[in-house]
Amino acid sequence: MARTQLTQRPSWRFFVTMTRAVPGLSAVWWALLALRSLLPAALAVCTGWLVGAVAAGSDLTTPLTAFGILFVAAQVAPPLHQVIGTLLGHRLSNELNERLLTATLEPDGIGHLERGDLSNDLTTARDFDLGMTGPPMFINMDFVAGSVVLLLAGVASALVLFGYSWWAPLLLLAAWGSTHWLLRESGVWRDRNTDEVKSARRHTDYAYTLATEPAAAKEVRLFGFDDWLLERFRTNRLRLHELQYAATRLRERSLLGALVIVLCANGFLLFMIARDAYAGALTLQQTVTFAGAAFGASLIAFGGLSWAMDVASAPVMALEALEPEMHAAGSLVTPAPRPGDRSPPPRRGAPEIRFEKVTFAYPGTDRPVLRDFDLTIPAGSSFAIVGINGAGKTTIAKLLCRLYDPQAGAIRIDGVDLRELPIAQWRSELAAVFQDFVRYELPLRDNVMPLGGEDAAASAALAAAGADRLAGLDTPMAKGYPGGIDVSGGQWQRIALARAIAKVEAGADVVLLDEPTAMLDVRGEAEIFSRVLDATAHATTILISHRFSTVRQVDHICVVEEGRAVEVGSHDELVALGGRYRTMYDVQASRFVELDDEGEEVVYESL
Ligand SMILES: Nc1ncnc2c1ncn2[C@@H]1O[C@H](COP(=O)(O)OP(=O)(O)OP(=O)(O)O)[C@@H](O)[C@H]1O
Repeated sequence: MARTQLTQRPSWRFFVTMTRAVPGLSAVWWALLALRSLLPAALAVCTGWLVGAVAAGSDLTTPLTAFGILFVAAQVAPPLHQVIGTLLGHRLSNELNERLLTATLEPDGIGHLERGDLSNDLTTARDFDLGMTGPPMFINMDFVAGSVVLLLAGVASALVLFGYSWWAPLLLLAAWGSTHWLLRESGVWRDRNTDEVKSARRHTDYAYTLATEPAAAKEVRLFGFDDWLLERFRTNRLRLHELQYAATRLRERSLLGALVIVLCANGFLLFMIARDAYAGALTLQQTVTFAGAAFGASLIAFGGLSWAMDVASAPVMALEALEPEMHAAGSLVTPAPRPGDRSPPPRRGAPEIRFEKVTFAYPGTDRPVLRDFDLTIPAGSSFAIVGINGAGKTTIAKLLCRLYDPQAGAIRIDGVDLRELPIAQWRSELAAVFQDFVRYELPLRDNVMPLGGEDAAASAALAAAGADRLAGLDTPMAKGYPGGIDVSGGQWQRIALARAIAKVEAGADVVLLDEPTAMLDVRGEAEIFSRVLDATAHATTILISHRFSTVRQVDHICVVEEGRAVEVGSHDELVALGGRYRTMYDVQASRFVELDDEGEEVVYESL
């Protein structure tokens, strides 16, 4: 029981993680730590030896040499230890960062990145090296080393006193140990994870990020958020300081109690040593050695160990809590094969996609977004899904990408349950443009073909998306890089479309487009979408859109309402039906006016 608790303690977990992660460097670090810890006790013994030799008039060569060696070691070991600790800190940070990346990237699903209860540990494990809540790891290694050395050096000095009597080391260990324990209460911010602290930290970080990131710069100025942000940052930061101060300020009572205990213990021991020296029971050498050892034992006093260990072990503990939780929350369950099951045959060509009584609620919620959702998307067709905001359209796309699995029902690809298809293979067959597609800070070529490919293919995909004259393929797509540029929202959307088209050309036969033209101008939109349809003609294409000028171009349309498919048919069929689709279409199809390149009004009668 006691053993289990010890091995679960943050300091234990920290040292085990460090030693496992960087064994060679850790061994050198531990060796130097042991050397530094023994030095004060060794110096006390050596000083006694030297003084004894002087008093006895004997040859001083050996004790002086020993003293010299210890002296040099005492000068050299700390800076060397600091250098090794810095290297070790950097390597350990890398290791922890890599473990976090693995924990976030390893699960096939994305549920683990949306769990609110994991966000606190995630922040600790991700941001520990930024210096917001304590020194970065490479600096903290020096605090850890220093405070462990003090503690062990004190213990080693106390052990020298066994040469005097059995009770002396025990007395000093108990006295300084209790001081350590009493004062520890003042130095460590134990309740740093209360709701109030978490909330103040989150508000502080949010205000800080909002004020310093370009994305929010326009709105912050337009809505006059600047003073509000500053105030919010100041107030919450101040609250954090107050909470930290209250938790870690020196406790007068503890201090007084500690002083009384160590004064009594040391006074008694030194009195006994002096008495024995007068009585001739101790030689001069012994007296000097034991008095030196008694002073050395004082190193056990507070020394900041708890604080240093608390900061150093926080990311390790957060990571160890996260790893299993993220794995469980993000993993997708592939059903165990039943007896007689054969692995699905390799698929070829654009598939039929069928949703069969699919019911799905997001993890941590009990409201199903899709309820007994049935839909068949014919092989090689173009298919649009429409519906009001929040109807569940993007959720259908996420399920199709297998970012989540439904709680009931199944999605069948050419009749095979999606959960039975090898996930990497399925995703390689899918080309998608999401509503919140990523703008990679990479050259244009990598934005179109992140996994590489022929320049000609990238250029052809850009041309198909109407983005061939944007920039050279080598141009970095972010202003922060030499020669880098940024482009408009609509131009970015064309690049994202080019990425999907390039994947189709490379063999993907399912295309998923979630609001792919929302940022394009009206004429650009219609033109680009028909080009995309041409480029993806052999694939099963699923379009999610609120733009009926785009939607009407596809073969089949489904209206989703409250998680169910309420109307399915072609544009003409649904208009003739006069139901939900017709209503939405009519609202959008009323006349609207746009200015052309010369500033002339162009009136559109219908979409
Ligand atoms: N990660 C999530 N966790 C919990 N609920 C979510 C999550 N994502 C979406 N929802 C909820 O699921 C419902 C459907 O969302 P979804 O994004 O599928 O709608 P949508 O039809 O695509 O809407 P829009 O037209 O606005 O894009 C909404 O009520 C939304 O609040």
